[in-house]
Amino acid sequence: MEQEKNNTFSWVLRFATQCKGKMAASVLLAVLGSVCGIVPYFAVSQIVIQICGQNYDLIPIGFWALAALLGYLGSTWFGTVSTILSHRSAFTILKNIRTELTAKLSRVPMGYILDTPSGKFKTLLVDTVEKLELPLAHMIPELTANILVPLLMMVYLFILDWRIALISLITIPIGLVCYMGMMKDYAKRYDRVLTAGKNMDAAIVEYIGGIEVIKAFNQSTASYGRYMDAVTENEAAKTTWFKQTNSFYVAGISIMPSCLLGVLPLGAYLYIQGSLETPVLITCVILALGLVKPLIQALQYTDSLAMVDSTVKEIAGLLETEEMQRPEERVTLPNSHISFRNVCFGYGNTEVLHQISFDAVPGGMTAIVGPSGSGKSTAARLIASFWEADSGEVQIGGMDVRNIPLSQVMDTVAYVSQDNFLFHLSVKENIRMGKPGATDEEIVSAAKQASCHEFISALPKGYDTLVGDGGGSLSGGERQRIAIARAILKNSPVVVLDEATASFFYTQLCA
Ligand SMILES: Nc1ncnc2c1ncn2[C@@H]1O[C@H](COP(=O)(O)OP(=O)(O)OP(=O)(O)O)[C@@H](O)[C@H]1O
Repeated sequence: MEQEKNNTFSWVLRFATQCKGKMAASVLLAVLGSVCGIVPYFAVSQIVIQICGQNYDLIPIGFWALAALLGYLGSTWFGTVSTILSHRSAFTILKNIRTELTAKLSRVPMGYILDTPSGKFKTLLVDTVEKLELPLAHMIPELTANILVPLLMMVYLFILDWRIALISLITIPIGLVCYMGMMKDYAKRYDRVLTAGKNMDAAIVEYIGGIEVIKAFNQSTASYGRYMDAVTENEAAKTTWFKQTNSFYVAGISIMPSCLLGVLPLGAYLYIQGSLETPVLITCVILALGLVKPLIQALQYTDSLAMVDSTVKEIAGLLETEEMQRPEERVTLPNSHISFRNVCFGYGNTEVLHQISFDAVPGGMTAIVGPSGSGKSTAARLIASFWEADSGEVQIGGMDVRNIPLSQVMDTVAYVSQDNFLFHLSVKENIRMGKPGATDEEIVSAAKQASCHEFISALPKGYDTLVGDGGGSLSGGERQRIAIARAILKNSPVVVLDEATASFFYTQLCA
């Protein structure tokens, strides 16, 4: 993986299995478009040569004019189809990367997700992945075309006159020096921009999440220091990056394509000396002019090339996050007895649970009572395998949870958190998440057991009422009861209820 990450494009191609054909076709069409793109220049030079030779026959002139038109149309058509194909491929690649990232999120320890500001995941999945779209969709075909056209023209220039062809290259080393100046420490500098952007996104998500508190305490945006710091750092990082990069970039795109700087004086000198004929001089000037546009366009992608590297590193960083090591094969659990055996657990270096041992027997209800911050939720989350004990054992049915596949733990334990997050779906669909495919009758029955059937029935559209983003249109107690109905519907042998005032878990034997 590390090696693949170093080769950015081979890493990206891992996600292009379904669209490799489209990508290849896109590059091929871009090449054809490039070939067509030089036809008008060639045709115009032929017309000029003919006219300079005082041959005014309209048939060859008409032929070259038609060739120029067809070349232009062909270049546009091939270019357009190539871009359509590359866009489709880019969308598929982006979809595949996002699918793999979300699949990865479901495999990494829940603790890792809880410990990471949600804004960071949002930025990575939405914005960071999206940054690949432009380079993938445009860079591959357009860069191919914009490099190939000047190359083909250069070959033609060499055929016409090698001296003019050589002098037309004079600006390239100067342009390259500018480019190297721009790329010096680029990754480090661009990393600052990326980090500042991610921190700002995380702070914005947190600010929006906490806006109720900010309003309740009549605070202004400026009082929320983290947000202001993140926004200020984002501005500073971007300004610094722009200052350090822009002058080199502007110099590069101004100097490198200025082939006429060499072609005109040398061409004029050779013409005066009599070693260059008028038609060749005019053709060389036309071709040198034609070199400018594609070179400028190609240079505009240098920025994107460096950006792709940073973006890929960031995405690969999440994809390489260590997963919980659990067996794949399901095991046979004799019962749903929960046992803590001398469990120690800490967040970082701060130990929260010290040598905890207790049993929660099947068919019974076990309550954990303790002061706030004593570790009740932590114990509840260890049962659901959000984290693993640092020492000692958390057992289900007498077996250390580390030896039980994560999916089996998820099936065995229904965990209702303190947050009781509901999706922006109907009440019915939120409950159905406990058991995809559950009938409406099963949903109503679970709701009745969780004592929420009555208030749901009183909602404007009953079970079909949308609950609002995060369940915001319901009270905290209502959200909690819907979450409990979801857990009841799941019908897991172990139900863990992590409630704000008293965490308790309840186990029952499967029938
Ligand atoms: N993700 C985390 N990272 C670091 N420390 C944490 C994390 N979650 C909880 N803690 C700390 O661990 C300790 C135990 O937290 P826990 O939520 O388990 O307590 P609790 O008994 O459930 O509290 P409450 O009754 O208030 O919900 C607290 O000091 C808390 O600050």
